[in-house]
Amino acid sequence: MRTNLILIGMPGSGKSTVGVLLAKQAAMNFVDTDLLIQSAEGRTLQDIVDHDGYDALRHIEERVLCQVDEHGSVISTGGSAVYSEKAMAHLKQQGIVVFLNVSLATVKKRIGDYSLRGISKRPDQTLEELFEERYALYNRYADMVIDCDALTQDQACQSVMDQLPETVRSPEHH
Ligand SMILES: Nc1ncnc2c1ncn2[C@@H]1O[C@H](COP(=O)(O)OP(=O)(O)O)[C@@H](O)[C@H]1O
Ligand SMILES: O=C(O)C1=C[C@@H](OP(=O)(O)O)[C@@H](O)[C@H](O)C1
Ligand SMILES: [Mg+2]
Repeated sequence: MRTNLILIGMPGSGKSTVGVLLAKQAAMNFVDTDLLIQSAEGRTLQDIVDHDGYDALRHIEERVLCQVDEHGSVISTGGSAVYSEKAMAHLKQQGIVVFLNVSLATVKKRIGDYSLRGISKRPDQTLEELFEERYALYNRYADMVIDCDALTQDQACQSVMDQLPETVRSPEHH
């Protein structure tokens, strides 16, 4: 049964903050896979990227995502989760995937200096190129797309709530 709600999208799209609001409102648990990675590794994401590179983070992320075994939880992923087909197939079995869609301008506004945010980006890639590549991947895995550019966090939360399928909304299924 797909009882979880899995949030995907660019860094700054609101996965972590809107995820908490959703969990509160829907009486679900909350898991942020970035925090699972950090506790599995005993170091920050920024540390992983700085010392081992963007590719190491993607491998660790794939391993951690494939170990997720949740029921009735909001699961906020990191922006790079969609690089693993295996991890996304695993997550999709467990829940409804919601793409929080924001424009590149909004990403830039919200994340500030991305070099300080541990983004898993090839060094030769511009943020524009990364955005294009990711946009296709987020759409590929999404069961639901929420356009968040003009929404506050509360409105984004409400918009997801309004469109949630019964399997996720009904606590008796969890
Ligand atoms: N709808 C929104 N409107 C304004 N600011 C937002 C919105 N959603 C998120 N933010 C802000 O953007 C930043 C990144 O949000 P976060 O939830 O950490 O995104 P993600 O987990 O997708 O990277 C935070 O400072 C957050 O408060
Ligand atoms: O998009 C990315 O490459 C990343 C996004 C981060 O999570 P958020 O999307 O929650 O910021 C985190 O997983 C890591 O620093 C890599
Ligand atoms: Mg986050």
